[in-house]
Parts: sequence; structure tokens; C-alpha cells
Amino acid sequence: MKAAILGTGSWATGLARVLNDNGVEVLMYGVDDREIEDINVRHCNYKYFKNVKLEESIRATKNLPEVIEGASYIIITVPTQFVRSVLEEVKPLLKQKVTVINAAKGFDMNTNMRISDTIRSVFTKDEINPVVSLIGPSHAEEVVIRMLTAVCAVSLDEKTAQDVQKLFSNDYLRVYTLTDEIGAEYGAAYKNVIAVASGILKGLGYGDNSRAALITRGLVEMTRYGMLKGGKAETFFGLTGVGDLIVTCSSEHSRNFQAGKEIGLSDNASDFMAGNQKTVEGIRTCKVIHDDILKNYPDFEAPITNCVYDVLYENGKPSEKVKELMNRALKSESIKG
Ligand SMILES: NC(=O)C1=CN([C@@H]2O[C@H](COP(=O)(O)OP(=O)(O)OC[C@H]3O[C@@H](n4cnc5c(N)ncnc54)[C@H](OP(=O)(O)O)[C@@H]3O)[C@@H](O)[C@H]2O)C=CC1
Ligand SMILES: O=C(CO)COP(=O)(O)O
Repeated sequence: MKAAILGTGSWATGLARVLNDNGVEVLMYGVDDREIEDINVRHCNYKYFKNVKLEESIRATKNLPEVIEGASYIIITVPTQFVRSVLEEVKPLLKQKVTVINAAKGFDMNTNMRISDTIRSVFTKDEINPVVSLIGPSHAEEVVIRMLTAVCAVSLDEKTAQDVQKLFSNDYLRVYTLTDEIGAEYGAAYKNVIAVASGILKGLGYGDNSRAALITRGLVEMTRYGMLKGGKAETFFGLTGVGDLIVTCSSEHSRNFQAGKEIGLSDNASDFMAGNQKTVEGIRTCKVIHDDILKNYPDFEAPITNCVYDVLYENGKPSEKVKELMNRALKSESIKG
């Protein structure tokens, strides 16, 4: 059985190793010569993992037709801004029905769709099986060294979710199934915005109490928003919701957290925004959610997202925004707001 992995970055490499460990033939598709050469010749991916030796059977190439040829599964591990364009390149290459598995977290660059919707908009029902998202608290840095991790295979179709659950599960990766695609995908996207806020608090010098408050109130905010979009409340209390929120808000591995920390340290986002080269999905996700609320749900309160937006896009000073958040009108903790 063969899996095509789109991307040669950190999550692509983490999932390639999982599948390789599970006896699946993996071939990665990349655009970066250095990453491809590292994987094929030096059997590492030095840019992302300084001390991880990969198996020789994990291979990468720039040749997309070779990657897609004979693959039963196509795994999306490129940042969300590139998902649609890569899938459009894949489409004419398909010779057999495949299962497309999304592992990216955020929204389509041009349409702001959830990524499962993007996949369904690119392919016909005859070309692909029901879409699956593989999401949950899973830093690639830990998965690639086989640290115990649990995620969800999310699909509107339970059977396909179970198939993907079996494909990825092993003694260090435990996969649960879930059918609430909307709740899972909004949770996985929203948590990146809260993770930027968590990094900002860290950069400003705040501690554990502040982070616990942020995670808790961030969970309320993302649950209320996700339910507005059609997600189920219980999903936000699972791996794709609070699970991913905790890991991303608390870990130095998180690029969203790291971005926020840098912004908090300088009490300003402009230098970071001008120079950032890393994959920080929370930056665009924040704008998508902020603009959606402004346009479609003007009475909806999203104080954390609004503050992160002001810092990233309106030159707001993080230290001032924190004061603003703390000095809002006092209220009940109720999730209903
Ligand atoms: N890293 C993690 O722990 C996890 C990440 N995710 C999600 O996975 C997605 C990918 O993130 P991540 O792996 O971290 O990102 P990285 O920045 O580590 O890697 C992205 C990779 O995609 C490559 N790429 C960019 N454009 C294209 C293209 N058009 N075709 C093929 N490859 C391309 C990049 O190449 P180049 O180097 O040349 O830019 C790079 O190799 C994100 O949505 C993220 O939220 C989800 C769970 C865990
Ligand atoms: O989604 C992730 C872990 O679950 C990775 O988070 P970052 O993109 O912030 O590194």
C-alpha cells in the first residue's frame, strides 16, 4: 500500500515516519531541493529536526506524477495557503479513486473555506472517497521521535474515518474517530489564534495563571464560535478542541506560540509581521475569523481574537491590549456569554 505525502516540512516528515513504521510505502512531494536532498541522501530533515535520523525507505521528490502514481492515500501536509494549488496539480494525475487526508489546520487562502470543503470543491465524488482530516494535539517534533500522541480521524463517513484510524494507529500514535467535521476543523483552526495570544502573554512576562485563564476563556470563545458555524459543543472538549488548544498554547514547539512570544517581547508585531518566514497559521486564521464575525455576526463577542487581530493588523500594543481585556465589563463565566 502506498501513501503520497504532499510536503516535505515538519508535519509531512512526522507523518511519513508514522506510516513508514506502519509498513506503508511513503513518497513525499516537495518543492525545496535542500529538504528533498536531506531526506533522500542524508536521511534526515535537518531544517526541522536537528537530531533525527530517518529511515532510508522514506523518500522525497519534486516529481508529483511519481508521488501520486499508485497511491491509495494522499496526505495534505502543506500550509493551508498552498493546499488548493497543490490539489489542482494533483487532480489531472489521478488514475484511481483515492482517500485524501487533510492534516493542515486553518482555512483556504482564496475562499476561506474549511480544508475539507476545499478538497470536495477540487475533486468529484468519483475521484475521491469521503474526506478525512487527521487532527489533534500533535507537535511533529514529538511524533517524529515516537512520543505518545493521540489524534482524531475526522470524517462525515465513519467507515472511512475507521480506515484512516487503522492506517495511522500504532503503539505511539492512538487515533480516535470523530464525525463532527465542522467542530473539529473550526477548533483546530481557532486554537492557533489563542496560541498566538498565549505566546504574547509569555513574551510580556506573564505566568501560568495568565495562561490558564487564557486557555479557559479561549476555549469558551472558540466553542461559541464553532457552535455558531454548526459544530457540536462536545467536540471542543475533545482532542481537536481543548486538547490541541492546550498543547499549542503551552509548548515552545508551537510556531504560533513562538510568534506570539516574539511579538510580546518587543510589545509590537510590525517587525515580526515584516520578517516572518515560518508557517504560523494563526496569523491568517485570526483575520479570517475576525472578518467573518465583523461581517456576519456583529453581536458575537470574540475579545481574544479581536485583541490578537488589533496587535497583528492594526499596530495595537500587546501590553495595552492585555489591559483592555482585563478591564472589560465584569460578567458571569457562563459559556452563553
Ligand atoms: N508542525 C506540526 O507540528 C504540525 C503542523 N500541522 C499543520 O500542518 C500544516 C503544514 O505545517 P508544517 O509541516 O508545520 O509546515 P512547515 O513549514 O514545517 O512545512 C511546510 C512545507 O510545505 C512546503 N511547501 C510549500 N509550498 C508547497 C507547495 N506548493 N507544494 C509542496 N510543498 C510546499 C514547504 O516548502 P519550503 O520549505 O520550500 O517552504 C515546506 O516543506 C499546517 O497547516 C500546520 O498547521 C498540523 C499538526 C502538527
Ligand atoms: O498544530 C500543532 C500541534 O497540534 C502545531 O502547532 P504550530 O503550528 O503552532 O507549531
